[in-house]
Amino acid sequence: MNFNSRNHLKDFNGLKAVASVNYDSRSSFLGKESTAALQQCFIRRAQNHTAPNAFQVQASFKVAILGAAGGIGQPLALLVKMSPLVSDLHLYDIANVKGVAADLSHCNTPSRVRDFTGNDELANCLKDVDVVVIPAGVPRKPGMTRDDLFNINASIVKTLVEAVADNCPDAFIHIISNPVNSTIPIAAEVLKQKGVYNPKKLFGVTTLDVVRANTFVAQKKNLKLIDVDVPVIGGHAGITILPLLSKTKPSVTFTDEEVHDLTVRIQNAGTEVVEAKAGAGSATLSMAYAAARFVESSLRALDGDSDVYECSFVQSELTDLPFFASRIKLGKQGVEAVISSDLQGLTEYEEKALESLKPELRGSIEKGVAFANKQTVTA
Ligand SMILES: NC(=O)c1ccc[n+]([C@@H]2O[C@H](COP(=O)([O-])OP(=O)(O)OC[C@H]3O[C@@H](n4cnc5c(N)ncnc54)[C@H](O)[C@@H]3O)[C@@H](O)[C@H]2O)c1
Ligand SMILES: O=C(O)C[C@H](O)C(=O)O
Repeated sequence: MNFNSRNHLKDFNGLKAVASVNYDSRSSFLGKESTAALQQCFIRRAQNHTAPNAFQVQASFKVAILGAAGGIGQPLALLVKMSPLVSDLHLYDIANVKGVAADLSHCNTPSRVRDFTGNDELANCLKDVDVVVIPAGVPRKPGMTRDDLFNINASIVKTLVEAVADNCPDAFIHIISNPVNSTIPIAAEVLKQKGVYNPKKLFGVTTLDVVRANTFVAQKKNLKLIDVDVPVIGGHAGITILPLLSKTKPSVTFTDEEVHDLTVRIQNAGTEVVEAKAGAGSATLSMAYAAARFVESSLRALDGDSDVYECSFVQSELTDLPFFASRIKLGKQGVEAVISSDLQGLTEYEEKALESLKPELRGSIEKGVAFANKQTVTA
């Protein structure tokens, strides 16, 4: 299939044909369109940077970033500011967000940037927002697990999701804050308590695992990076991150040793960055890139694109676990379908790894659920 237009970019500076990439089967590719659309967007901007009104395109969605002054929040805000689909970009943080917004607002891209800080302004930040992205929280230092962040980040996520429930219950909610395996169940419980839980609109952001898998596989097998797509399932911590290398597109064969080495590298990639940063935090730039891709995919789905696929940690019936990361089809109402075919015909290695990850993932999910409900009882 030759795919050569995106609705929202059709009128972009009079140019058509944004992602002119050849697809044998678009449905078998994950995120390729978003990546291509974003890349083309940047190319267009670069080509037209002298024309002040070059980027007046359909821009109608409101995006809020909670934790916008942080290591992820700032580059993510910049990337979202580049999106032709965004009309309003709301930046919220408990500190230093005014300067970030002032700085960003000078970019001559269509969206209006506003800053919000403190509890009093959170409601205004969230009003009428279509997509809320939450990277608020503390990052790991060397020697820590993501679960070690639970005590601080669980409360942060709970408070922020309560505000989302009160002010924009219909928004897509993207949660980046770790431990994702627990913060998504916390968010689900909070939304249930508020009577506004829509499982189709709550997403744990696992896009970085896919981005890493694609990069490492392309490097290892000397493939053109833009073509590579590896679904990553399970959760977002250690062995719960399970790349399905047997489902790599384009089809490629791996030795047992390659499968093992790549799987372990993808599972430990977050730790690789934490150690390299030596106490200065965890992945921020690659995470911002991955989160921007997930935002762009969500906006395309909201805009009516009927062919948007990403991996995400969502409520799921794919396994016996209540939440599970897998490929999903995104639509205007959120998760339109959970793609079950990826779990069929797994290799023995993948089957074993899938069974091994379940106890840890179940424990993290239950920990989140218990936290949200305990807080309610004692509140
Ligand atoms: N899902 C993933 O793949 C992934 C990848 C990388 C990092 N993370 C996680 O993302 C989180 C943020 O990482 P970072 O590097 O940006 O950290 P950071 O410390 O640089 O930034 C966090 C920001 O959150 C803000 N914040 C704290 N409490 C807040 C509150 N109640 N309301 C609003 N803002 C608040 C802080 O002021 C800060 O600006 C961490 O938990 C990290 O583990 C997840
Ligand atoms: O590793 C971390 O703590 C941050 C994030 O979850 C990552 O995968 O990079």
